[in-house]
Amino acid sequence: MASKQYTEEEVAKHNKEGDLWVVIDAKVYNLSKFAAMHPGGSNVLFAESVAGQDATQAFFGLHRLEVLQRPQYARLQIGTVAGQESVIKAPVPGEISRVPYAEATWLVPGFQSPYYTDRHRKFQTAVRKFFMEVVEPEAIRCEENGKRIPQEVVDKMSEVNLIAMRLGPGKHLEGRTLMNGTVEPKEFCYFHELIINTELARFGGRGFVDGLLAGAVIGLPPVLNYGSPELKARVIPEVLSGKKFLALAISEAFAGSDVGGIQTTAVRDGDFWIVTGTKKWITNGGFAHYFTTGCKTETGFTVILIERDDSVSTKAIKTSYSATAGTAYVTFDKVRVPVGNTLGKVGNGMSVILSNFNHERWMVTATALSAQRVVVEECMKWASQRMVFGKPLTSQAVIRAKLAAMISRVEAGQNWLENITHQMNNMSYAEMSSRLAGPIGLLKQYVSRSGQEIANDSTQIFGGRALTVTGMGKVIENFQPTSAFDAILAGAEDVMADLGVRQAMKKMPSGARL
Ligand code: HEM
Repeated sequence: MASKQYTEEEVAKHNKEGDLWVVIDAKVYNLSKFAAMHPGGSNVLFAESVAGQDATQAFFGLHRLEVLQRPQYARLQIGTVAGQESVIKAPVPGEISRVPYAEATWLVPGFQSPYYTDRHRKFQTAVRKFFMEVVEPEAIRCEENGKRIPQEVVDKMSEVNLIAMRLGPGKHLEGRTLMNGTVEPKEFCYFHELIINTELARFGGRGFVDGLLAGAVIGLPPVLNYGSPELKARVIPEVLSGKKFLALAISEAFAGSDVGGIQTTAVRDGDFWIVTGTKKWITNGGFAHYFTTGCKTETGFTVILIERDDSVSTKAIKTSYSATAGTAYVTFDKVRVPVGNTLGKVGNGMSVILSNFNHERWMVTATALSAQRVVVEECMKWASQRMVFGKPLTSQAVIRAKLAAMISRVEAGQNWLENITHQMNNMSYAEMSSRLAGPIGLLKQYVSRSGQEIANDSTQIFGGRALTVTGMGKVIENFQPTSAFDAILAGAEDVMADLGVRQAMKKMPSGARL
């Protein structure tokens, strides 16, 4: 039916109530019955410039392309216009966007990069395809209904070992087939991990990005690096196969992330710890089976892996992003935990937590930057398709100036991030700890500050549409309040800036003078 061809003159005859056709991008739609149900009202469809006419420009000034892809609307198409060709194409899974600055330069035809090889490119295509086909449809659903990531998506992620790869290069990848063999475990580097972080943040749904097992990314490394062989043998396979979930439980209502002030206590009772206390803002806590928990012990701060049982309860915390992240308030009520679950030495919890910070901050920076690039793409498209005073929005110098500022911030962040990623690939763990804490802190604060400026600029570009949860500005609406979270997670923006400068000051040569 949709292959039938009509002339413009034929379409023009169907221009009244009960008999209404329109053309959108060379496709003919019969809206005769739909008009009465149209969410934008029926009268707008009977306007002289719309009924029986080519309404492409009017349509894309008011709707996203995805509206026409929904099955209930796609079936309104009855044919095409003879002699015309459809030019507006939906993204194909795995494909690169051709919108300028919508992709990092290494993905843009004709540009070169010193960091990535053809193997990275192959991996990137496979990861993007996987996320677009398997994860994105669920991400959109979960953002709306607040439910956690469905188990079948987790299972598919674990089949290609995405959960393991999110922890970065290392021994935990040995013997695994990664992304159907597109990368060997030995070859897997921080650029592969950067690709994963970039792709998973491209859905425009911030809650889901954290829901996508971010808890394990930040909470499992202490088990990997400090757990006893028995604990590792049991917990790591369960978490990396997606059978069990894990969360990092450090912050408290009393103390925020000031670990010196935490009140959760662990008291020895023979071969057990008795843990009592509460934790707040725990990402994935609502559905976690394990909690990598910061506790006050007799000799200082100690990290203990707590397994959920009847004496552990979690309550969802309402946040300004979707409940799919599983953000929870956790209560430990005299939980009996085997002493074998201690991670690292008793009283040495600070180094257990600190050892993971560089990686966590780098990961938060990568996902934040990817979400910002999506916003740049949204603004580039919107500013080009939105007509004001008979011209596209891009004809306004003030809009172009905002786009210039947004693009520059994202490109600067990307180049800095790739440089640091290259250092991570070429430094030992000890070198990374001593040399990169400052630069990663500075990069993170730069990217999170940029995110808030991009949120403001994009809101100005989208106007009222940036305030509505559905429709044209939905990505901006989601980004606007959540961009500020990146300034808090894994180290507050101001603290990160200060850390960067303090680390630099330590390295000032004693003889440096003006
Ligand atoms: C196949 C044809 C069409 C379909 C399936 C369709 C569908 C929709 C849907 C689903 C919405 C709600 C958007 C949202 O909140 O996400 C909407 C809103 C709207 N539509 Fe359409 N529409 C069609 C054609 C048109 C045309 C040709 C016009 C031309 C004027 C139009 C004008 C509007 C307006 C003014 C709104 C309200 C927009 C807003 O609240 O920002 N629609 N339409």
